[in-house]
Amino acid sequence: MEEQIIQHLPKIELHCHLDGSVRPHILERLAQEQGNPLPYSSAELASKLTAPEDCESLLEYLERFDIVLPYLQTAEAIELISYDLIEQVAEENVAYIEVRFAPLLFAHQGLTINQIVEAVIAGLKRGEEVFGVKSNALLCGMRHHTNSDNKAVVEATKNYLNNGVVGFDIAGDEAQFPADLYTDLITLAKKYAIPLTLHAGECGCPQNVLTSIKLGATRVGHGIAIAKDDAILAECKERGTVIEMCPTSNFQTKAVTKLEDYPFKKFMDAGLNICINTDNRTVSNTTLTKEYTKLHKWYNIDYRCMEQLNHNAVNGAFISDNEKEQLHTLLKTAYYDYK
Ligand SMILES: O=c1[nH]cnc2c1ncn2[C@@H]1O[C@H](CO)[C@@H](O)[C@H]1O
Ligand SMILES: [Zn+2]
Repeated sequence: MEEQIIQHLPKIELHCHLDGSVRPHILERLAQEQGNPLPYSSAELASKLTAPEDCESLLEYLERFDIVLPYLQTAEAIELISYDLIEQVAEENVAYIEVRFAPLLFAHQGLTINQIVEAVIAGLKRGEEVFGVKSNALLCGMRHHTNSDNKAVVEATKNYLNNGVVGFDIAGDEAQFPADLYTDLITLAKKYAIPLTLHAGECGCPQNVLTSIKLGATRVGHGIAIAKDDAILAECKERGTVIEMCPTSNFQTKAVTKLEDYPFKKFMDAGLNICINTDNRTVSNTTLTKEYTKLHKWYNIDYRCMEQLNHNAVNGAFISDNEKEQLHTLLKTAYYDYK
């Protein structure tokens, strides 16, 4: 199967970080406009923004975000990277994407959460007008932030719910900050009927997945550690939890180290609702096309399987039944004869 054909298949993405998907040339443009030169040449920049293959941990992977964040502190910059992300995904025929970001990481120079959220929504909307890709935003609390800061993000999610924002996530270093530290925060989000997708099971601990789904997450980011615990895997299956797998990222962060340990097949065979995502297009140097191409090489998955993975993503999306129906129909009618 050709990568070019995979590129043309309609796709849905539920797990993509805005700040991890800033293209190097866009960052250079921001640096120039803001009069704040980057410490790297154009030739060096892409590799500095990408996590290395021999990255040791999620924590090391997350260090890549330090380069880009200083340039994302104005509404104009935030609007531009949001628009540019839609341009990127349009190139590979993504029909719907949920874009996540932590507003407080863009608030270091005085922007309010509302200004930040509105800048993202404006960029996504402009992207939809130009490229026709539908999208919504997810707001992330950060594990290392204070409870009151994270509460402010939950409140913002509530205020913008179904007006450009459709859910809440908690991101950051899972190894140091397990899920049960956030029980009150997640309970508050549940009280507001906010849909939840939480990073969990990325750092080897299946218990974080169990805690997250028991607190009300209908989706989990990564979830790789479920492979180690049959009871928790069964619980996810029973609940129909959507597992947002991000293959390239999962190897970089050392969620897995060997291909034979990657649980894609195991999760498929167990009937889990898995879907495929990039996590971070720049930091992981990837696209959905590359992720599906990898899965095709590793497991020989065919177009029908890819279509199913995209239907799973639609089922997990935080959108109305009517919108889901339209996306299911799009996927079904886009049958692509690749033989
Ligand atoms: O795979 C991941 N696991 C946990 N946190 C992540 C991952 N990728 C990105 N972020 C974190 O989420 C923040 C908001 O977008 C990013 O700044 C990064 O710190
Ligand atoms: Zn992520």
